[in-house]
Amino acid sequence: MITVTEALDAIFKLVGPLGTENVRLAEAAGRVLAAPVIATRMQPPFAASAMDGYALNGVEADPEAMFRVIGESAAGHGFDGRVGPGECVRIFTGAPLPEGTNRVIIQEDTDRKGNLITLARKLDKGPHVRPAGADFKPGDTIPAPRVLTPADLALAAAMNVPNLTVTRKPVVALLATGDELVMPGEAPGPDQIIASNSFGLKALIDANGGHARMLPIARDNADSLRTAFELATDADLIVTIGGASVGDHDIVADVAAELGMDQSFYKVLMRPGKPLMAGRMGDEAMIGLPGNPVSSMVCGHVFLIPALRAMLGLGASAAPRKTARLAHDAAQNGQREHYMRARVDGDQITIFDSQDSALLSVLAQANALAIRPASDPARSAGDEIAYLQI
Ligand SMILES: Nc1nc2c(c(=O)[nH]1)N[C@H]1C(S)=C(S)[C@@H](COP(=O)(O)OP(=O)(O)OC[C@H]3O[C@@H](n4cnc5c(N)ncnc54)[C@H](O)[C@@H]3O)O[C@H]1N2
Ligand code: MOO
Repeated sequence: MITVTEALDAIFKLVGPLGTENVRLAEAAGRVLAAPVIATRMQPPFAASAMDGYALNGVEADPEAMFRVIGESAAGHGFDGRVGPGECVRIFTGAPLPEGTNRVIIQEDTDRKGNLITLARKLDKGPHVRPAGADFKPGDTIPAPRVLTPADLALAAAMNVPNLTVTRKPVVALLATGDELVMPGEAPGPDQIIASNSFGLKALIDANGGHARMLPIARDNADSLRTAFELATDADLIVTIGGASVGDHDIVADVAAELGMDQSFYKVLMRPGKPLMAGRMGDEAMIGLPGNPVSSMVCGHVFLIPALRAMLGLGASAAPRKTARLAHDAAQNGQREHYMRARVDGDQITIFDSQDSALLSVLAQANALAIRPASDPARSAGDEIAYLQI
């Protein structure tokens, strides 16, 4: 059996950055920027007022000095003339500073009578002016690759770039297998359960930049599985769920091999998730997840999300690990790296007692997967251990 690191490296050999497409700003949130955004203008394009008040020449701004108001500069409607000694212009936030001015006195510090203002006895330092290009200049960039945040999109809009080049979303075909499965909302027979894994995995994939497509459930026979695989040929990645172990009905590996799957590995030294497999099927990468609900989700965090990030051009790296202090003693670990459902509060981590890989209710209470390395000795309360945030 290979280690988690070796398995992840093998998966990185199966996937690589996808092509790009252009999307409008309004559709770009959360997408991965593939080419830098380059500003085509300066912001602000002129020295602009940061306050509502009066624009004047700062050297004249003595306490209680008087000025004649000769016009107005509003956002979108500047003042055309020049401001001379003893003169000022009524100005509003965002408006261009008129020629001859370099300071704005906030209106609270003025007393206006007709066309005359008198400055207050105490004035703040000001100058309440945003210099031209203070935010960005032509040629300034938003670097790629990066996951586009709301702030990035506001900045790209201000830069007057209406379309962005992003990495195509990886299409992931989710193929659940098993005679026991029916879809949520259907009436299960006495020996049946509800297919749950595809829903958790779809959420995980979609939240991490992919587009998950759920295929019809394949039954535990070769014909049904073959038909389902054929529906997945347009995907970048096929993810099967279940049928991966050694039972008589676990036929995913056999059918995939018959369809030409070139297997990279089968079985990983981890818990849960041991019967994981991966390989290449034609143009597509294929990852076979174990059926136990928690095993499939743990493999989603440990392998699928990093694979998606690699396809999105965000680099080939393992899920980031954090550390916290154990809130209790923990027994020594076995020979497989163990990903244990846990709860992190502040800098403390509490590992749940029940770790059966069928228990989704325990996964739903967890916000972390505590990682116990293979053969890790017993640990004491207060020891630092690694975890994945989930
Ligand atoms: N003799 C051995 N038996 C098992 C071994 C082993 O090494 N030797 N490994 C165990 C481990 S570890 C795992 S994990 C499971 C993996 O089994 P499969 O990948 O073949 O999965 P299934 O048998 O199809 O299903 C297991 C379990 O999960 C339920 N399941 C499957 N798909 C779904 C789904 N989409 N939604 C909800 N639940 C699902 C299924 O009903 C089973 O209860 O094998 C162990 N056995
Ligand atoms: O490895 Mo299985 O995934 O322990 O439950």
